[in-house]
Amino acid sequence: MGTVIGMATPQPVPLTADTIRDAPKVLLHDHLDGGLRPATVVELAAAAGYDALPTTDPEALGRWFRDAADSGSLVRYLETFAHTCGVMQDQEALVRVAAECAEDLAADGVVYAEVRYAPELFTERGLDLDTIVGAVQAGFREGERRAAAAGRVIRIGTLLCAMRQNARSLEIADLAVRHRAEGVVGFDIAGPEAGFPPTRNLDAFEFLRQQNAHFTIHAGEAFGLPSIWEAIQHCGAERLGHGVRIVDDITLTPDGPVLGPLAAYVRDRRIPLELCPTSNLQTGAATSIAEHPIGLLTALRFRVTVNTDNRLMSGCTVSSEMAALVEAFGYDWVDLRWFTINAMKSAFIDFEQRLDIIDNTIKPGYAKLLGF
Ligand SMILES: O=c1[nH]cnc2c1ncn2[C@H]1C[C@H](O)[C@@H](CO)O1
Ligand SMILES: [Zn+2]
Repeated sequence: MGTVIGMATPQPVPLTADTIRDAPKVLLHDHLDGGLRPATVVELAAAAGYDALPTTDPEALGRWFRDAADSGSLVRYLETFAHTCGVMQDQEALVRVAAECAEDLAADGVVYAEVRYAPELFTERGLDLDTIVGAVQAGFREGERRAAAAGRVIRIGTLLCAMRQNARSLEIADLAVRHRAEGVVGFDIAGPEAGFPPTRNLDAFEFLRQQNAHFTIHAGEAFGLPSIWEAIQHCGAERLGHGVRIVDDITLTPDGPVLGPLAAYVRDRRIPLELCPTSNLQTGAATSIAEHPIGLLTALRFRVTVNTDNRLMSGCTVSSEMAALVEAFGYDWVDLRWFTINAMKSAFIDFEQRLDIIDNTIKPGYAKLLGF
């Protein structure tokens, strides 16, 4: 009898800030005007003569954004965007901010991202909506090229937001459809949720459906189940921006969690939740990472994805969000791969392209980390 040679036991790579950063990740919910580098805000303000910044020291400014956004209210959180939008009013600024966004996400190990912004917020100095979209797309392409030259391949899809309070959603939906061929992959509504239900924008959502276009809706962040229900059942949202308050429809009983009809529908239909844990702590939607509903929603196998929302205001990255979840819930590479594949499956690009990234980038990347 020959000697039986045992199979080596796989040795997973340890989970550290560095290894999590280098793991392939997918980001579906990130605001362009919430992700500027503080130094870029300072330089763009000087160039444009914008003199309302609270400080011109980049480090202090970064701290100011995090503190000011840490108010416990979405409405006050949103006030900080006056300064980022204030310096994004010309084409050069938009190209630069978009290019740096792609570079920063690539440096964080993000291989596919959908980045969103509201074009209507960049018209203060006379830019028209089409010029704004053209500049941002040029910036993303430039950032992808620079990232590739630095050895990091990333692809960025764009989502256009309409602001709930401005009632321009049909116009912005039309803009999104017209720029589809250039990489605008979907639409969203953002801004204050309470008092501005998704159904105010029904004409935009009907138009998008007729155009076979994709959209997500910010819902279930600062307002609860009625907002989620409208977004899905009246408007036809494919994904939920946050959606965290779907837990209001889950009852914890001695026999385990019981799902109400809306929570069951969201889980059964595999409707993706674009969860943003740190952002929720700042707006008061959750009290700590350890108590964040992402733990329960993951355990119940909702289609959970992990997102940044606003990297500047929350002082976070996708990898820092994942590291915080690893720390709070003891997640391992299998969990991080699950979040990543959930996100890639839920992206608004073609099925074949999603499959390509899953099969050729995500799965081999995590196989290595798992020690296979
Ligand atoms: O988490 C959010 N909820 C609602 N609106 C938001 C959130 N984060 C950013 N926004 C707003 C502020 C930005 O100016 C706008 C477009 O990116 O979207
Ligand atoms: Zn958001």
